[in-house]
Amino acid sequence: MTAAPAVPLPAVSAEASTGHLQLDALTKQFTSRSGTVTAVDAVTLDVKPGEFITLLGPSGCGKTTTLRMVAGFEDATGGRILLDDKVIDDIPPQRRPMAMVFQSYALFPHMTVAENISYGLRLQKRTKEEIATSMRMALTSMNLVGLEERSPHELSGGQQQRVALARALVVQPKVLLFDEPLSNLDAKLRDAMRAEIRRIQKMFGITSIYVTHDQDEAMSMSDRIVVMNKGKVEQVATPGEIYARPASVFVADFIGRANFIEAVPENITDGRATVSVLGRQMTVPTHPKVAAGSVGAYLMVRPETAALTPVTDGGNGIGVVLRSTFHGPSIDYEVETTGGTITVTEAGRDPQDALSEGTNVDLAFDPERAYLLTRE
Ligand SMILES: Nc1ncnc2c1ncn2[C@@H]1O[C@H](COP(=O)(O)OP(=O)(O)OP(=O)(O)O)[C@@H](O)[C@H]1O
Repeated sequence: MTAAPAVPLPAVSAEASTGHLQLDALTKQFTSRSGTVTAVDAVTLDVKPGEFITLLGPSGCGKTTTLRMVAGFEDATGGRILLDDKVIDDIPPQRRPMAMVFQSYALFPHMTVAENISYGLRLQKRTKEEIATSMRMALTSMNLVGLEERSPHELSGGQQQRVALARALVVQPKVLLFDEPLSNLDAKLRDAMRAEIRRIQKMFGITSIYVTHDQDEAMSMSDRIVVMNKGKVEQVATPGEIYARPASVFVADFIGRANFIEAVPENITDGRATVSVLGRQMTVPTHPKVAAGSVGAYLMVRPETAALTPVTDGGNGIGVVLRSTFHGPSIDYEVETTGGTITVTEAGRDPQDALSEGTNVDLAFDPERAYLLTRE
């Protein structure tokens, strides 16, 4: 798919289409004969106008239920939802100024592209002229000109998803909701659509909540990510913060790859701890929850922040290469050390020069890019 050209848009003021969304201790319990499940557990979140927020987490952590409560498809059992400082809990879904884009596209199969896109406008009883102007804007901005009279089944998956996005945009919602919208597309198209969705969202400045279990998608698209686990929010932060300064072992493990090396912090001053790791003393940045002398602290070391050097002259290194795996742009090494097996990712080494299994190695990593945290 080629990216749609940036087109001048008719007067859609960002202010008019941008909402301030707040979730206040939002809770959902499902009760059935087999018991009660707390799907969403007191989630509090402040989504700024124009912000793109992603709910990320493993299957069953409560992402979709949260989104469905915001849309009004599901009633909360506790807490409140506010849009522009007004509680909207009692407003039915069709009267909330929001639009949702689904994984399944949810296009009307018997309607043309043009009819699908204009459906919401016709429901709103807009004039013919208004509908024509909004349609032109949506078709152009979503690169759909020429496909107006096609049926959904005559379109590719990517085109169908662009129609779904155009249909959501034309009604000028204050909040756009996305429920895993790219899961049905192949990897290459998914990449192109990520960029496309973000471009459109920024152009219109629409507050957006995006649900995915794909961490790469969340990292590449979001202003901020909400990492959820078992119905609760584990961390809300920018992609960079989440990656470099995860709030827990769960977050660090869920986002990217990480080694966790047990370490006992000796003293902590100004968010930095002295630790002894693999027989070496170092000072590392530390999560505020870690207390001096606490057991159960782990030093997170991302594989790409570590480097190996072979130990020649018969000396003892810090570990031994157990396995190497060639990935094209990089090589992963698993190294057995006294602190457990550590993965190191090296980019740029000629595969011919890959360290062989059994090589004695020294391991170095930048302490500033490591992070001391706890399991909770
Ligand atoms: N209608 C329902 N009745 C009972 N339990 C439900 C219902 N909908 C969801 N749940 C439960 O609530 C929890 C959260 O589900 P939810 O679909 O929100 O998770 P999710 O993070 O979106 O997962 P996935 O990525 O698999 O879609 C799960 O334990 C799920 O089984």
